[in-house]
Order: sequence, then C-alpha cells, then structure tokens
Amino acid sequence: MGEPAGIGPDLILRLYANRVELGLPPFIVYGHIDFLRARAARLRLPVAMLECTPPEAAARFAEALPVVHVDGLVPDKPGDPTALSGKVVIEAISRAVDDSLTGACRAIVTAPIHKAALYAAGFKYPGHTEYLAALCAQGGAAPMPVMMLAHEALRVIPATIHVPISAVPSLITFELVVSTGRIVAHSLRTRFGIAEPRIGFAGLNPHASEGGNIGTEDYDTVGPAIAQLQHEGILAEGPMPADTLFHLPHWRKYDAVIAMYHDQALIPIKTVAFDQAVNVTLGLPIVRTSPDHGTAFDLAGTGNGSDASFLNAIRLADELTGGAAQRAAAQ
Ligand SMILES: NC(=O)C1=CN([C@@H]2O[C@H](COP(=O)(O)OP(=O)(O)OC[C@H]3O[C@@H](n4cnc5c(N)ncnc54)[C@H](O)[C@@H]3O)[C@@H](O)[C@H]2O)C=CC1
Ligand SMILES: NCC(=O)COP(=O)(O)O
Repeated sequence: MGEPAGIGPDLILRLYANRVELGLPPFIVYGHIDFLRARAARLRLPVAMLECTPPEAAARFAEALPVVHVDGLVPDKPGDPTALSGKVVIEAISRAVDDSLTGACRAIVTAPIHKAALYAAGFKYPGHTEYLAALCAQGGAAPMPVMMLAHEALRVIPATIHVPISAVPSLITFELVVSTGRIVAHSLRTRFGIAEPRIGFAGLNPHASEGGNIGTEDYDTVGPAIAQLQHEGILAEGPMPADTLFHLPHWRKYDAVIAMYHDQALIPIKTVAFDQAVNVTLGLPIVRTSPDHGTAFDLAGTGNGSDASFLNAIRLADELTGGAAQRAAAQ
C-alpha cells in the first residue's frame, strides 16, 4: 500500500480499475481495507474490495481487489503524512515479504513510503531496500541488497545507496565493488536472461580521477575491483568518467552501469525515463520491484499523475518470476 498520504494507493486502485484493458496479472494489496475504500471513493473509482489470503487472490481478482487487511489507524488525508499510519505501512511490507518467502506470493511490488512518517513508528531503515534485506535474513545474516533502476535496455545501479555524500568515499571498498559486480552479473544472467552481461563502472571522482590526479579511489579501489571481476570472467569495464558514461550511445553499450553513489546513478535514469523506470532490488531471495518515483504528495488524492512506472513495476515483477510462461502452461 505504501504511504497512505502519497500517490501509491491512488495508482494501485487506478491500475486495478483498468486491469482488463491492461492485461494485468492478479495481485493482492497489503494494507488497510477501510482506508483503501475511502481513497477509492475520493477518486470516484468503482473498485470493489474483499479480504482474502494470497492463495485465494488469483481466483477472486476478476470480481474484486483482493486485500490482506493490516489493522491500525490509517486516515485518508492525501498530502498530509502522519506517524499514526506508520505501523500499518511497516507491517504491510513485512507481511508481504513473509508471504513471498514462503512462495504464497511470487513477488512484491512496493508503493512509495515516506520514511520520516515511519520513524516515529519504529522504522530503523533508510529505505525499503535495506528493510527488505533485513526481513529476508530469516534468523541468519541479511543478504546484501543491490538497488537497480531499469528502463528497457538502460539499467543503473548505485554501489552505495542511502548514505550521506560525505560517507561515500570510505564506503567504496574493494569488497563492496566486487560484491556489487558479482550480484549484478548473476542477476542479469539468472533473472534477466542475459547470458554474458556487459557491465560498465563509473568512477567516483571527476574524470575517473584523471590519471590519479583528482582523488585516488578510482586507482586504488575501483580499478582493482574491476580487474578482480574480469579475472572471474565477468565482462566488466572501467572505471569511466561518469559525465560521459551516461551519454546515451555510450550507456547503451552496457547491460548495466554501476555508479558509485545514489544521485550519480539515479539522476541519469530519472532524466531519461522518470515516468517509466522501475526500481528492482537484486541480491534477495525474493523478487521486489517498485515505481521509481516517490510519494508525490502534491498529486495524491487528485486522480492526476502517471501510473506508467507502477504499471512497469508490476509487469517486470511478473516477467522476472516467469508469469507469462506460467499462464501459458495453465491454459
Ligand atoms: N521507493 C520509495 O519508497 C521511494 C520513496 N521516496 C520518498 O518520496 C518522498 C517524496 O520524494 P520526492 O523527492 O519529492 O520525489 P517524488 O517522486 O515524490 O516527487 C518528485 C516530483 O515528481 C512528481 N511525481 C512523482 N511521482 C509522479 C507520478 N507518478 N506522476 C507524475 N508526477 C510524479 C511529483 O509531483 C514531484 O513534482 C520522500 O519521502 C522520499 O523518501 C522517494 C523515492 C522512492
Ligand atoms: N530514490 C530511490 C529510493 O530512494 C528508493 O529506495 P527504496 O525505498 O526502494 O529503498
């Protein structure tokens, strides 16, 4: 359900209302059913809803929007986030992860959250990505999550995610760059069906350190990590200057580009495809996708705003979990 004051619930309801024309696979919403009814009424969307369990959802999807009801206080106040609903938002994510881990759901598509509203309810993570990894730990060590933003053939990954820019240089270690490269290469092979993925790396510093004259990290850390990945048979290249790497003809030479920090990765893809790109978390035992945008408080409850990124997130989750093949086999 995501942040109730945001645009996420609106887009879920709108996509459900258009499910037939869009040919959507069945999905189930984890959230507060009375809130969802109130938002549907506000938007004048004729969406019937029913509480059910994930195994029942596919069979009921045509008649009504299946909902796993998460109890709590969730006011319908678009654009006005409150800590009151934080507990429901957090629990909805954790229950969806549990049901994905058991196989009751094939994948999770998250709607945008507003972290500030969740902290008062005990949320300790800077984003879904880190929270999902913690939920997937299942008593053992948490897997290393990797954020990918994807649009058609353009994919970009920030090696560091939700951290202050002042912390980035010390977080760019040989181990981090190698582990990120391995997870990306593995995911491109196993999830995206790219047999020999080509991965480009952006340097941390301007001009990828200009021969070691503008910072040392690209020479001391990023370069050796790329050499290690090449040694393992991964088609890795770089580090390259980030300003020219995202020039489209250059970017398209790679199946994915690994950048060193959040904005270095997300600015280019949101510039090219803000209303289309999808956020995918790699490195987890489950498939998670999300629209690339945030809560859009200015649009929530108005019926305006694009549902294209959310739609692409649903379609990609379906594709990454073999939805088309499963439906064909069932016919
Ligand atoms: N996966 C997640 O949970 C994410 C959550 N956020 C959170 O969202 C909140 C707001 O972040 P902002 O930086 O303001 O980004 P934002 O994406 O919510 O809004 C930025 C601009 O894009 C527009 N916009 C967003 N979604 C749109 C859509 N579907 N159609 C048309 N226009 C759209 C908004 O109206 C606004 O003008 C923050 O609390 C942030 O942490 C941001 C990104 C991802
Ligand atoms: N800017 C994208 C973003 O912050 C999304 O983070 P997450 O909630 O998917 O971890």
